[in-house]
Amino acid sequence: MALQNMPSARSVLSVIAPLAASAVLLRSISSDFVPDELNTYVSSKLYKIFKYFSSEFTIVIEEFRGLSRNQVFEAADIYLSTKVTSSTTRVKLGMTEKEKNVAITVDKNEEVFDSFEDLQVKWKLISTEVKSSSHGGPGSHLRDLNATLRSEVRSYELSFHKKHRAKVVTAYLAHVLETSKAIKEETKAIKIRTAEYDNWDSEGTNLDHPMTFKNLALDSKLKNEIIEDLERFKNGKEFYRRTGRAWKRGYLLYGPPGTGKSSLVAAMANYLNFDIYDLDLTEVTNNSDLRRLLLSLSSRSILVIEDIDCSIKLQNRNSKDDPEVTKEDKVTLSGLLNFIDGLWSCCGEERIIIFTTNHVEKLDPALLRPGRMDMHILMSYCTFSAFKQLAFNYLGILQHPCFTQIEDLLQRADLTPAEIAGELMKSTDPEVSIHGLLSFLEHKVAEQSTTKTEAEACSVQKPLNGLGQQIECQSIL
Ligand SMILES: Nc1ncnc2c1ncn2[C@@H]1O[C@H](COP(=O)(O)OP(=O)(O)OP(=O)(O)O)[C@@H](O)[C@H]1O
Ligand SMILES: [Mg+2]
Repeated sequence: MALQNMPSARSVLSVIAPLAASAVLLRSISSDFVPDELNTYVSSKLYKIFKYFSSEFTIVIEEFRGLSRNQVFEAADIYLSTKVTSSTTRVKLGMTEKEKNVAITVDKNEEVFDSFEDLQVKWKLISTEVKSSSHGGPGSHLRDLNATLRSEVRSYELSFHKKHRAKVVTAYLAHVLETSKAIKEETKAIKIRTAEYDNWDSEGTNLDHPMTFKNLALDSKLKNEIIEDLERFKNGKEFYRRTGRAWKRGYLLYGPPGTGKSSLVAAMANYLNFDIYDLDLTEVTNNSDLRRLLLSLSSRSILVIEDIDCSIKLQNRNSKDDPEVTKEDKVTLSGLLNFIDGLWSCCGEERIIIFTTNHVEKLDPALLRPGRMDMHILMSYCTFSAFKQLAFNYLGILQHPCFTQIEDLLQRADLTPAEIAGELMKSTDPEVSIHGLLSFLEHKVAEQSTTKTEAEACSVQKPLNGLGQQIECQSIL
């Protein structure tokens, strides 16, 4: 509109002042005497006139676009929950099955202020009651449908100085979307999914596993190394992009049953807040199903293949004389390696893959080759350091006069954290529990030293594999 055609501020004010006064009057008597339609019409006209002279600009973000939920509204809802301050007088509180914490959201008509760089903005949640009888006008069929589904129509009003229009639309709203996504990831309940034929079960089950790095009994040096590695991975987006590497990390967890391999997987998932995809290779028919499953993994997830040594008879891809290698009717090692090295490297991001095994010596060397799995973690028998963690978890004690004796016995017997935990659980009284554990350890030391002597008499020397773990004793009897 040309400037010279605009009315002067004085002349407009002289018109709108009485109008505003009548609007106030109208509002005060409207509920009884003035039809709603007229009331709304006058208010909106006045609002437009005031807005014309205001430096304020407002963006309206409605909750729904047609029948789908507006993602920007959803993002604002989450984002604003972090902006509730002492000046806020009313909030809403709730929790769904998908969340692990109570969520706070802004209540209607509550103003929430935010700043971003040099921007100052104001948010307000507007809620209008829907009358199911509303007809006519463009999109009325949708409104009617919405009305039958909801009793109110909600929208956020985002107001700021109009000179910042471009910055709000680009930078600020991007910041809101990004922050809300991060909050959502942080607060979502972790899901565990299993494969059904060539598809992941879409609903998943809430993991709710209480294992964390705080209560995992593991040598503290190793535990810190794992945590640091996960931290580097989590914050490594820029590093992986700069170096041209896929943003993924592979861990091989090996050790006897009951040493905490599955517990470590749960602790990792809880630490990163990643969903777990638990893949049983025996359930996968062939390489193309495997590929489909692996390509449909979501980002920020952990793929776990337990007992990789015995879950499938994986064929070595270099094995020339085995015709199974090239056949597409089964899952092969090459199919899996193609994913780790090839396709997986370029699809999706922030992925972790974990193999677990009780028998690392049975694994194909192709899986153990340096660079394939980034970290090989030995989950060993219970050390004294791990025992102290278990004693704290189960009995709440940090010290006991019998600890020195227990330390000595643990060095002489191979006992898993699961076995120690089982003993500690027998009584809640630390005295009873610790003394029960002592007799159990003494018994095990005696039992194992007898077995050891017998085994030494009948076995060949135990060879060491590349990872320094002893290969099982092969009896020659
Ligand atoms: N390192 C540990 N720290 C704390 N608890 C442990 C640890 N290891 C084992 N446990 C206890 O023993 C139980 C079994 O452990 P877990 O399933 O993690 O062992 P695993 O190594 O995965 O065994 P498997 O090889 O049979 O799968 C756990 O539920 C936990 O209660
Ligand atoms: Mg396990």
